[in-house]
Amino acid sequence: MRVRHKPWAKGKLDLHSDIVIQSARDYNGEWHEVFHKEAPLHVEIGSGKGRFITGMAKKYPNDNFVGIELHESVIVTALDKCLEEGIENVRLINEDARGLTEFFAEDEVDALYLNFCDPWPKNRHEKRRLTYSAFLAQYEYVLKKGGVLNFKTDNQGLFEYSLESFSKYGFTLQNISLDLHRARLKDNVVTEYEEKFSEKGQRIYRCEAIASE
Ligand SMILES: C[S@@+](CC[C@H](N)C(=O)[O-])C[C@H]1O[C@@H](n2cnc3c(N)ncnc32)[C@H](O)[C@@H]1O
Repeated sequence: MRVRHKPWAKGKLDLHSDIVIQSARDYNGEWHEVFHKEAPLHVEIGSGKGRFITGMAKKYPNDNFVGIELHESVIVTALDKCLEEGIENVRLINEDARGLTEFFAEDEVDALYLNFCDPWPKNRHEKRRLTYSAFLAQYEYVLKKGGVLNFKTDNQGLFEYSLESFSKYGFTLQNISLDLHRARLKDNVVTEYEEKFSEKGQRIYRCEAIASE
């Protein structure tokens, strides 16, 4: 992904600390306080420019949504979407998702979303893939029992690797699609990368992995 340097982004994120949560660790186990309401908690990892998380938040206005994104120059666009559209049920964390179990308590999250994460195709980079077992351990920890990890990618190699990784780890797989857009799922909220890839005629792969009971 090309990341443009935006020197002003940090200042803007700091200015809107009611949406871009600066001290995510302080809310571990207490995210309902940030939203001022008890509601199902959805978390997207690598939320990029925020089209998915804001789209979901509009679709499910009674639920709470958190997007985690590493790059400030990208997450600032997600912040703009929240501000421009007056979305009140989204919070953003500008940090590395490796800190997931520091941000959220055991069994705190109802659903996780991993959309078009980097495939890291070289074998020696396996540990960087967000579906590598060390990440799955974190997902299982924060997800409620029976909670769902929703995964989408355009990359066949990453999809095959991830199905095996989920299954080896003990997640139960369901709703596997090898061509999501052909299936025309009415509930699908399209991400920025998803639109780009599907316009190029690439297939979109999707599955749900359920945390063990
Ligand atoms: C290929 S983009 C996909 C963006 C968006 N999910 C979409 O589908 O349009 C992957 C995003 O994940 C972010 N990312 C990668 N590794 C991350 C990590 N460890 N923690 C947080 N964000 C990460 C990148 O900065 C990038 O914005």
